[in-house]
Amino acid sequence: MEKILVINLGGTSSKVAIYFDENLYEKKTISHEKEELADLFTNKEQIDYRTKMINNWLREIDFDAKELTAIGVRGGNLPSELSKSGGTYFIDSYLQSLILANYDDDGQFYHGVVIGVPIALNLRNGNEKIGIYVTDPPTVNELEPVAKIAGHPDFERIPVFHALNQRAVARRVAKEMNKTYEETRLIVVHLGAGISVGVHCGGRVIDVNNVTRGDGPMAPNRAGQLPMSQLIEAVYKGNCTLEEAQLKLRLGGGVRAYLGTDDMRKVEEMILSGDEYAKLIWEALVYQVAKEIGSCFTVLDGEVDAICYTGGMAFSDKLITALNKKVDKLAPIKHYPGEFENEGLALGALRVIRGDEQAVQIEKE
Ligand SMILES: Nc1ncnc2c1ncn2[C@@H]1O[C@H](COP(=O)(O)OP(=O)(O)O)[C@@H](O)[C@H]1O
Ligand SMILES: CCCC(=O)OP(=O)(O)O
Repeated sequence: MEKILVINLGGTSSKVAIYFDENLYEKKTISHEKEELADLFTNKEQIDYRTKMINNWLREIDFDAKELTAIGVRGGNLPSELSKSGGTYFIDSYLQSLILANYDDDGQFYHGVVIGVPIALNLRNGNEKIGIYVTDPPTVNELEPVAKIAGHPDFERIPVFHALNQRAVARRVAKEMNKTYEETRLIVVHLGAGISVGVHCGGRVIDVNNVTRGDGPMAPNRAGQLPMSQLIEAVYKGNCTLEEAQLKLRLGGGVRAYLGTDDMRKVEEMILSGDEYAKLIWEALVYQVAKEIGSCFTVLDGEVDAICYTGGMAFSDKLITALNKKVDKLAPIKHYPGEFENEGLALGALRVIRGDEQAVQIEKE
């Protein structure tokens, strides 16, 4: 029997689980208050904190990490130019060195997905029999050439998105429609701490926004696209440093910046208690997500099998009703609240361990 630990570090939570083959054995979701993570400024601080947290959980459930066959990690910080397709990547010593070279221990913490592999290395503690696998990393780049064009030759559109959950949901929808994933034309909307809206066509994600670099709709703790010239001026005039500007785009932006929280349940309570400003910000988020869905509709020439909602915020009836009002005339709506990431990581690793699927091959330089 294969024993697989999965590590899924999100913008507002850390999710961990153990699978015995396909079956879930134990799981835990730890929600992080913004204050709790606020002082963990560097990658190293975050790695130490979250490694300790996972080790504490393993002790709590009386599970010895030495028993593991594999660790499945969401993210992995794989360089974008190497993640040219979806699938499972086996983190051998070559990929490990590229991943570790891809960021700096003392550098500013960026997002939980960046630090999964160093944490897995800590947990396996030198025991290389425990393989490390990354399935559908956020950097998967299957954009059509036309979608890569940014508007100036010095720049290129590079996606970073919830590839793991988006593809897991897309496969479910395809199955429900008695089609293969490759045969479907879908718009998948992941409503998490960041929001990604992906166009799935022919088994690839041919267009999607970058949820970490100021692109697409605003989200609970992501700015999405900002007025570019204002941002350049703010940095140039010294109103903010490059790091502060980057922070405005990712974990410090969006609803959190306007309302002081990225918990959308709290925002809904604020609205219920009559907070007009909270209502305006919430409506702006809905407006921007709907507009992004509309633009994805045009990418598929208006031929869309389904629009699929997923992620934590998709649990909100209020949000789904408001979105539907704007987009449900475009295509049938499918609804998969939460995420299927833990399962996706466990099954992805298992397929490769069993030889049912080959790990994605990397061209080594
Ligand atoms: N029932 C709910 N109603 C409204 N928002 C919710 C609900 N459950 C979770 N959320 C919101 O979903 C977001 C987190 O989504 P999630 O997909 O879990 O992202 P992450 O993994 O980054 O934490 C948070 O803003 C959270 O407040
Ligand atoms: C795709 C990068 C990961 C991400 O943005 O996840 P959250 O929305 O869970 O923070």
